[in-house]
Amino acid sequence: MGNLTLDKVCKSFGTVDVIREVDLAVNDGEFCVFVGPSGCGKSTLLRMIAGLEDITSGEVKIDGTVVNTTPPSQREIAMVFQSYALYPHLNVRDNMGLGLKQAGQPRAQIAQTVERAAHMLDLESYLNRRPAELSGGQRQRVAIGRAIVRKPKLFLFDEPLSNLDAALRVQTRIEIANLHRELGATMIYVTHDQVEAMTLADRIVVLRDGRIEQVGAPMELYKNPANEFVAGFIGSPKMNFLDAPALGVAGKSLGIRPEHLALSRDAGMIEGRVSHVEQLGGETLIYLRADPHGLITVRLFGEHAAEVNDRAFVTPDMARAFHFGADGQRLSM
Ligand SMILES: Nc1ncnc2c1ncn2[C@@H]1O[C@H](COP(=O)(O)OP(=O)(O)OP(=O)(O)O)[C@@H](O)[C@H]1O
Repeated sequence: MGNLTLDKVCKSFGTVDVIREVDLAVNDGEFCVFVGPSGCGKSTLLRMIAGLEDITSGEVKIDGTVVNTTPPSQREIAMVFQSYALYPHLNVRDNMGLGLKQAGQPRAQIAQTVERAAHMLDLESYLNRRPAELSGGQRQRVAIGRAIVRKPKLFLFDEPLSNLDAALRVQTRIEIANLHRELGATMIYVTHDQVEAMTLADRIVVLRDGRIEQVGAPMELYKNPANEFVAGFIGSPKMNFLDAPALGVAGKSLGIRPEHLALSRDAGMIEGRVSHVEQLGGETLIYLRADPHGLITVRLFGEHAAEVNDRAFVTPDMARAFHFGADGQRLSM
């Protein structure tokens, strides 16, 4: 078991309110990802769940029990940070088993648990190495292994992959997804990375300024954002927000994703000039300057022969566009 409930949770540092009345229920076995701009309170909220930060008001419950004053070591949680914090003088086996040793578990049982975790994480051939003899990705897997062996009720991850290079990040992300499937454990994961959020989460929690803007399955947020903020935050490259009055459509802005714009040399709804082109191999991003809309991003599959300063037209697929009012809220159309 490992469900988590946040009930009107608040945190202030002095007079600054950093977390404001957050309500959230994370189900047993769920993978829940916190996203939001820098400084919105993701790490603070995670640290409050872990017990590393006091709760100003409200309640944090794990499996129905209020843990507000329970010390971190007794919350049955495991935390994995971006810095691995491994003991340099201990080998992988001892780093992974240390927590169990300190808890007084018999040696044979520790060995068995560590072997099983090492097998899951593909670390079997590294058990006798020290951290300095491992790559960054391997070290992060050891840190994850150390968390697994404790069989916690909740796994808390704070940007665990941000120190890894792109290829390792993909590999480790897939491993974390597999691990979640195998363990069926409850995981709460903070990230800046769109792809991690979209691919790992059962549900994404979008935070802004200490408040929850929207909670939902990744594709639910992508297809049905509640407001302009969530629409702009979920999806990469970011959604375009066009000037609705200039287009003669309802609302203040018309949200359209870069993949839902058609580009033409000859005709279309909006005329502009190509200001930049990014050929990414499998896709091409074209940035078009078009007043009064500003810079419009168009995403095309495959290669595209556009040149800077070319005149071009774009046309939104209106069936996939979103209308937002002056207050940023979605208008129902
Ligand atoms: N110990 C502290 N004292 C005062 N203010 C703090 C403290 N810790 C965090 N803050 C403030 O609380 C806010 C939330 O910080 P937090 O680290 O939770 O944000 P975050 O969303 O995790 O940001 P990032 O994505 O940049 O890591 C920030 O404005 C930060 O300056």
